[in-house]
Amino acid sequence: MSTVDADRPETTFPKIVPPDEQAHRQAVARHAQLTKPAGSLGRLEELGVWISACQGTCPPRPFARPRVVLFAGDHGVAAEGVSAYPSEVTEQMVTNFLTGGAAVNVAATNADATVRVVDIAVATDTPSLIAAHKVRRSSGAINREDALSEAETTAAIAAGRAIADEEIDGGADLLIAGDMGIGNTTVSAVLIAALTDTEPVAVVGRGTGIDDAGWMRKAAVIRDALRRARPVAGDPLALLRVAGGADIAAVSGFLAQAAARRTPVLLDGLAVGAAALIAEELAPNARKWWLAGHRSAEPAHALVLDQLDLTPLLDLGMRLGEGAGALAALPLLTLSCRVLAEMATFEEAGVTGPTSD
Ligand SMILES: Cc1cc2ncn([C@H]3O[C@H](COP(=O)(O)O)[C@@H](O)[C@H]3O)c2cc1C
Ligand SMILES: O=C(O)c1cccnc1
Repeated sequence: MSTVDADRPETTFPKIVPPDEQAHRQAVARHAQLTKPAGSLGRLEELGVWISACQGTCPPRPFARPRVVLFAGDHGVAAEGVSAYPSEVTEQMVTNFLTGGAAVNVAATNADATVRVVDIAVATDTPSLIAAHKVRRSSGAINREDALSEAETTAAIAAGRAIADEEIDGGADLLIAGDMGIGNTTVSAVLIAALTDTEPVAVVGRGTGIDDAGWMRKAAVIRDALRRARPVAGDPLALLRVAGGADIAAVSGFLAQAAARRTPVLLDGLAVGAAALIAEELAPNARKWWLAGHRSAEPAHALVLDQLDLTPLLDLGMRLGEGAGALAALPLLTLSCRVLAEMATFEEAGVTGPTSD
C-alpha cells in the first residue's frame, strides 16, 4: 500500500521495497564457495551480501560513483553558548570544503568518493552555485521559537529529495550525507531525545568540545527545547518544524529518497542519525537501505543506532560529522564487494573444500 497523501506530496514517500532477497541468497551461497573457511571474513561477508542485495546482483559491481553530499545550515541555538565555536565557522568551513582542506575532503579522496556541498540554511550568503536549494538563513532558536515554518519544513524535505534524485540520476550508486552547522549537536540531541523518549541529560554531549559551564548551558537549552518538542514527537513534520532545522529536514528527505530509489547509504554521526530517525518515520523500512558507518562519541548516537537496529562498522571515538565517519568505513565496504567479485572459488583454484557439511 502506498502512503501517498494528496495534500502533502513533497513529504509523502512510496512504500519502501527492501533490498533483493534473491541476490542476497546468491551472495550467501557464493561466499560458501570462495577459498576461505566458511564465515572467516566475519562482518565483511555480511557487507558484501548487503551490497549484492541492494544492487540486485551477485557478485556486486564496484561502486561507480560513491558520493558525499554535505548539508550546511546554521542554528539559532548557537547564540546560546552551546558550542565551543561561533556560528561564522559554518560559512568558513563551507569555503574550506570547496577548496578541499577539510577532513571530509581527505577522507573522500582516500575512499575514491567525490563531495558536493549544499547550502540549506547557512546564516550568510554563499556562492549561488551551492545555494540553489537554500531554504532560509539559519533555523530558529528551538529553545524559544520554532525552527521553521510549515512551508519551510516541506521545502527542506523536498530539497533533500531533489538532491538525492539529482545525484542518483547523475550516476551515484552509494550515498553519504554529511553535516556542517555550528550548534547542530544541540538540535540533533533534542530530536533524538524526543523520538526515543529519553531524558535530556542522557543526550547532552560535548559536541565540538564545550567545557563544563558550556555543558550546563547546553543541557538547559536541550531541556527547554524538549519541552516544546515532546507534544509533537509523534508527528515527524511538526517535530522538524518546532525543534529541528532546515539542514536536518533536508538530510531526512535525502535519506528517505535514497531508499525509495533503491540506493544504499552509509550513515555518519549525530546529525545524520537524527535525520535518519525522522526519515524512518516518513518512509518506514528506509533503514533497510542504510548501513551505519560508525558509532560517534556523542552519547545520543547510540540511541539512534539502537532504535534503527543498526550495528556500526567502526567505533573510533570520532565526533566530527561532515560524513567523515561514513567515509572512514567506505573502504571496508569496497573491500567486501571486491571479495565477492574477485576471490577464486574452491573449484576454480583447485583447492579442496570442507570435509563435512
Ligand atoms: C572547525 C570545525 C569543523 C567542523 N566540521 C564538522 N563540525 C561539526 O561540529 C558542529 C557541531 O558541533 P556543536 O554542536 O558543538 O557546534 C557541526 O558543524 C558539525 O558538523 C565542525 C566544527 C568545527 C568547529
Ligand atoms: O558525532 C558527530 O557527528 C558530531 C560530534 C560533534 C560535533 N559534530 C558532529
